[in-house]
Amino acid sequence: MGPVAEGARGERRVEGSSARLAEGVYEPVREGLEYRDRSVSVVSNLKAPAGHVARPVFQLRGVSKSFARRNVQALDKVDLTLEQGQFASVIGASGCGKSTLLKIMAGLTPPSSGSVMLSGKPVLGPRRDIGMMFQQATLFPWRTTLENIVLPIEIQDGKKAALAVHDRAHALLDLVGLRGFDKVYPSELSGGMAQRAAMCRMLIAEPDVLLLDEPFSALDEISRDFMNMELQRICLERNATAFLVTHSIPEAVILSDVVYVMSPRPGRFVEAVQIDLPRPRTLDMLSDPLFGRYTKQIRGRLDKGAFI
Ligand SMILES: Nc1ncnc2c1ncn2[C@@H]1O[C@H](COP(=O)(O)OP(=O)(O)OP(=O)(O)O)[C@@H](O)[C@H]1O
Repeated sequence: MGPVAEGARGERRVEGSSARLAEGVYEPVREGLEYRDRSVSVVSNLKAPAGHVARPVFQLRGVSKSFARRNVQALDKVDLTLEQGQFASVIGASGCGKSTLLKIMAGLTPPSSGSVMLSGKPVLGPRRDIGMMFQQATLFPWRTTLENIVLPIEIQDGKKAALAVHDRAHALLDLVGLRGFDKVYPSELSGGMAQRAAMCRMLIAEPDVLLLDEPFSALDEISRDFMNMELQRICLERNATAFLVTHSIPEAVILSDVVYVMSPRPGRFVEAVQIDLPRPRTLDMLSDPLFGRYTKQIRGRLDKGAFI
């Protein structure tokens, strides 16, 4: 374990190694860069930038989920705080409950117990300030790219409202490099282009929080790297808060401010690894020794079965 320093407000600061923090709740204790939790080991040697004020936007407390029909407990008392502009990832074995957690955060499925709050209000169903993206683009084949992008607005507010956001949709198409593809049907798009269109659809309602369930895992490595860098750029530009489910340790590390390691089912967080790499991240960082250290540490935790 690395040296433990006493912070200005008396909190423990763990330098450069893993350590169990004191009993407490999952709250930012020092400008959002360190956390206390009953069960999570935190690795952090981050210093809060001057003037940085933590603003928690997403808060989960004691979230558990059981599927009674199959007698499966998917999640066990998950606590999570996401700050405005923070990018967090969750990584864990197949079936440990990552997608279930994301669906609960999105209001698509209710927790069996615990609370989910976004911007001070409980998440009780799908919300406009939450955008989601999945592994498959799931564009409707009979609608053009543009018509797919404005669909969430059309469903919520009608055709007139959808027409009113066409300019915004064109700006998003520009943003993701799809200018000129507005009238094209999904069958004419490559997998990467379809995911870029799905990204526009996620962004059309200008959500504050992006929930991402392996959005680029079906893409080849080059497209995936490119899309991840695009995702980072969009998040930084909009100061969006993002939560990513992934099976890729390098992807989690290159994108995230913090990577949560989840235990096998029932899923709970067993480690939160703060990623102290500067932003914007670049693909060159994949060969940075610090990057290698983080991936090794996360892999080691997963190899242990992510049990505590
Ligand atoms: N609607 C459901 N009804 C019953 N069981 C479910 C349901 N959804 C998920 N489960 C179960 O909950 C557990 C967690 O599933 P989940 O999809 O969240 O895992 P995951 O970590 O996302 O897996 P993967 O990495 O393979 O995508 C699994 O055992 C799964 O079978």
